[in-house]
Amino acid sequence: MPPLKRKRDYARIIIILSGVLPLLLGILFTAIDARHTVEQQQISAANTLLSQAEKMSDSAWDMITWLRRFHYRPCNQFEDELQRAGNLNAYFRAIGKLEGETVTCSSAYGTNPGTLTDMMRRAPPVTGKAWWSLSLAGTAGVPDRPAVIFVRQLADDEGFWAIIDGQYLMDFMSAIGESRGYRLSMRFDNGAPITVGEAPPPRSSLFSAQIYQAQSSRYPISVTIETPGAELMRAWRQVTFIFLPMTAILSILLMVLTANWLQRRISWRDEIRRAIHARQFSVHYQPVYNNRTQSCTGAEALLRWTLPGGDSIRPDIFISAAEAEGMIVPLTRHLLDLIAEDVQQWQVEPGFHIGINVAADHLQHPAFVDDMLKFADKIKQTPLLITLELTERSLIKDGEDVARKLDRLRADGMKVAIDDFGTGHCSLSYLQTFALDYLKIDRGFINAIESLSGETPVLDAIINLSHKLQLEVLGEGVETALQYCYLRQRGVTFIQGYYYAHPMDNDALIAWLAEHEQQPMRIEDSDDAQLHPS
Ligand SMILES: Nc1nc2c(ncn2[C@@H]2O[C@H](COP(=O)(O)O[C@H]3[C@@H](O)[C@H](n4cnc5c(=O)[nH]c(N)nc54)O[C@@H]3COP(=O)(O)O)[C@@H](O)[C@H]2O)c(=O)[nH]1
Repeated sequence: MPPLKRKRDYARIIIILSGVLPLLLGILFTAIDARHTVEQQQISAANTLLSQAEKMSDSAWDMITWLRRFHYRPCNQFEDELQRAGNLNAYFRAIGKLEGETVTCSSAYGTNPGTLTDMMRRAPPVTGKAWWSLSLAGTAGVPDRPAVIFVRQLADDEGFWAIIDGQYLMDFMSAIGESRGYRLSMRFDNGAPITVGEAPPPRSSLFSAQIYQAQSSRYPISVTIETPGAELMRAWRQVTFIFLPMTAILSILLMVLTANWLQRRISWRDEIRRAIHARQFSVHYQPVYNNRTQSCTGAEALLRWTLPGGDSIRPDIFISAAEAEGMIVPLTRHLLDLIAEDVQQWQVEPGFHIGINVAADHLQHPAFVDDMLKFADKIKQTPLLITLELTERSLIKDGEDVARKLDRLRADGMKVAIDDFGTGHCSLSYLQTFALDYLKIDRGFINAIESLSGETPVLDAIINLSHKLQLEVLGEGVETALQYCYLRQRGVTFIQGYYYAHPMDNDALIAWLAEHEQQPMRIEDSDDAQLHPS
């Protein structure tokens, strides 16, 4: 498959993914949100149920406290009162008295209702407690309707009991659970569950049933709420209808942004590659003046990109794009080829420097040393000396490895300079990590010069530091006689900037060198006013 087609296919996949991703995330978050909403509803329903069950328990225990007035009294003495109390309190199926296991009297069954086991239709629980409660599947009188029994046993074997009819609880549970399709179940201690609602099918939809359990903090009452998958689905659909338009807008936005980004990315890479093949790049050279020899002893190579119509793209734009899109290595290799062609015609003194900007990505590239050695080999017939200019624009991560590579190239006679010194985050750490020959002071510091006798503290500090480290120092972007004289006064050996010479193409440089290479810097009469203001 042709590389461009393959790239377009990848781009299409990335754009589709960037659109699908928010949708998938939207579905996931809304599903989580639906579960959360259903859980909140379950918590609220469970709290309401427990609170109602606790109120009923309170009534039952209050009733038992009231029954204690009949302690030590035979049943036939308070039978009428018992019946009235049982009938007037709506919750109660029956209330009564116990002696051991025997129910001695009951508001519903009279004076001889049998044993506790007969009445509960199961054995009493072994709790070891003087009071207990238990949910029952039914009682002797009403076997097919649940109930809850509350028992208080006294030390002398007598006891009192109250049975609450389960119907009240079931009605209440139905009222709460019916609209949401809940299956609700309540148990008092380890008794029979009092249940309302259909058991949800194992998996009726995308969601399985959600179960929530809660316990009363006051009584041994537990509640279980099962919400069917269909209810979760309904909650999810509700949330989705609110969020779906937002997610769809986000998807479209992300797709447009991704498409734009890819378009730019692909086009910068392709454009640079195409421009290399179409030989749209050329090199301009900016002469560097040496105060010591009072002549031009070097030039910096600066890449230029001219489009077929004659327009050009600014180096800071295409260099940044090449660095960002992983094209700086092929571009620098192309630069080296172009320089190697140009310099064959140069007539310069031995040791004339050619400064080459090297990006961090290239320094860290495994082929960097080879690339530079190949370049050195190509220009070995010329008297040129290569200076590698490291910029701080991008961070050099593997400092030690780069230091080894630079040492290797220095051993081969190349020089190393830090470009734009003081503008990045790591100027000082570069001084420590790499063996250097030159330090190029950024033009921002040179611009700060205001008068010959005045102080420019940061610039002065950089110059002093270079002297202390025995590094050769170069002032960049020198545009005025004042800046030039200030730097010369403070022992800056090399000067680069429009004041001396602009960057120029190869033909112009050859002509310029023929005329100016050996000429000392000329300070024009018009510059005197600047140097000696009245
Ligand atoms: N990795 C590479 N980077 C490169 C290469 N070619 C250029 N560049 C970097 O691009 C940035 C912009 O460069 P350019 O537009 O070429 O500007 C250079 C000079 O034209 C400019 N300059 C020189 N003298 C003056 C001056 O007196 N005043 C003034 N305002 N500008 C001046 O400065 C730029 C040189 O900067 P430097 O490299 O820091 O010495 C720039 O960062 C280039 O480095 C390349 O092939 N590879």
